[in-house]
Amino acid sequence: MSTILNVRCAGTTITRLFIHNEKQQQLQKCQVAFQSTVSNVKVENIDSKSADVEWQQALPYKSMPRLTRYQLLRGFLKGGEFADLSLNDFVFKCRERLGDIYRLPGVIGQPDSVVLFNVDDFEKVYRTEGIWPKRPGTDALRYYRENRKDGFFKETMGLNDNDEKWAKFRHVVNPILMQPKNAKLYLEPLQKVNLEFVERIREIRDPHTLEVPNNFLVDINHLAFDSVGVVALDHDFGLIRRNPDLEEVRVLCEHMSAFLKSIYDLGIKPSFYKYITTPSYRRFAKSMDLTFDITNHYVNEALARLEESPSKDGEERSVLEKLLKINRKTAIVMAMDMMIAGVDGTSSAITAILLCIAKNPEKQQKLREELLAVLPHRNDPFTIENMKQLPYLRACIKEALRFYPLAFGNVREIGADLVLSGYQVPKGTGALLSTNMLANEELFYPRPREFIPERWLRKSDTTLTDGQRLVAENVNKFINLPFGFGPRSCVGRRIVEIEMELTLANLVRNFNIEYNHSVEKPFSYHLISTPAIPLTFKFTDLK
Ligand code: HEM
Repeated sequence: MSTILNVRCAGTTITRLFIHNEKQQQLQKCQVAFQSTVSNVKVENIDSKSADVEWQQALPYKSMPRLTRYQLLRGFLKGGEFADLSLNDFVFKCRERLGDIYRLPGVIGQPDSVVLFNVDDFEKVYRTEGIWPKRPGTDALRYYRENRKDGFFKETMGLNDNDEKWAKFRHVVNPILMQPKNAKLYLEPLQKVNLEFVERIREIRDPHTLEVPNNFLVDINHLAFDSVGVVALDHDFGLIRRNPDLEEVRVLCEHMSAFLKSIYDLGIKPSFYKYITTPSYRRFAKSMDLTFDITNHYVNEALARLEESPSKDGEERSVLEKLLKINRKTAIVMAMDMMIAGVDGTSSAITAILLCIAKNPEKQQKLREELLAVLPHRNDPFTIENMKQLPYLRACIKEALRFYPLAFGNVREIGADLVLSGYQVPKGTGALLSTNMLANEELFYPRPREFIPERWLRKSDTTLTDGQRLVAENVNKFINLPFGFGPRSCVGRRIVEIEMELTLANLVRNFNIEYNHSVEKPFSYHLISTPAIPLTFKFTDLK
């Protein structure tokens, strides 16, 4: 017998929990726990025989096209066919061979995974992910935190936890990081960082060609680091102009990326690290030790500063101060997670946006006109209110993230027994959802290799008719999810959206931006995209 729970908030169904062969008692437990973490939510119970019938009629899991354990292990060994492939290339290579759904067998104690390229399957997985969605792949960080000798993470592993512990932590940090009203806490510091970036460009560009040097990516990385740092650590590192060579930060930058790298190397590829300490795990643990020491140091510094001069009106002045009000450990763990999860992605996203805007001068001009209409003078300050009046700015960013997706998609542990593309897939199986890659397919977004921000405008913001908006009828919200989906989606989304909007808006209102070089293969992909060409943009001052 299967059961479907409809979770409704303010009269709208926000998620459907489909539970196959679960005891009623467990359902009730889950219902109570969920209602205790989210207010104003009702859980409806709908018994469904049709789900049972679908399951009975589906093909057995074992008959799904797959790689064998041997093929997988051999393929990733040195010289093997997958050894040097990025995650993107690996899943696409297997798709060509095996089709739109296939199995990757679990090796070395890992559960099986299925790789999905079918939109209906994405929807089913997300709709049934449950109230505590699990994102596999980050086991190495959990393992590191569980095994730290000082037991620092004993009480909480932050958002790297799972189940109820994750939900509790997320419930506490969500209002601070996600509520639009808190954006005022970081708008000003982020704008300060962005103005420094504009000045930096003026300083480093060649006076004759007006192009910035080959290694401009370093400056974009500094912008990303300063932006996340000013929010997460309440500290203006000044990497962009004042302290570009800060040794401690250089080390931190180098090591922070290890977390994202570990998701593929230790989370998806076969690895023995839980049985013997492999060299890649040793490198990862060293990076996490360093990241821990440095972040811990800066949070303590912020704490001392705040104790020395508490705000007079009792209102917290920063995200970190709000987190510290909860407790010190929450603040440190969250700050650390923001740094390791946020900096690299922000840097690649800004690069993607700049390449798109530089290669599409008409769209750039249209954006400039929108900015001038709302902020007529170049130094008019951005406010939360006037930023709401810039739909074309947001559409440019959304289209750039579709055009150059940061990651192939997302991962989930399947929350219930499900029928996917006609196959039975048991609960607990890992799923790789290629949501973002499909956003580059003609079937869903006509003229996919053209940068057309107009796709994303509401009818009221565009003169284009439905037919011209270049979003196919069969597209649904489960394709193109740069920030993931549901309760486990990106907790830094609000912060990074403001950061990307400020960066693009400041650059477009100060400069004409060009990129007069080839943009063939501008990114390499490991787990997420990394710029792989010299970013010699030309920045010409506007009159
Ligand atoms: C353009 C830049 C960024 C992109 C595209 C991005 C994307 C994502 C995605 C796809 C996820 C997984 C969501 C899911 O499983 O449904 C995620 C999770 C997360 N992101 Fe971001 N992110 C970005 C920037 C940031 C920043 C700046 C921060 C911190 C300030 C951040 C912090 C996090 C954290 C902590 C999680 C884990 C959330 C959880 O498991 O509850 N991200 N992000």
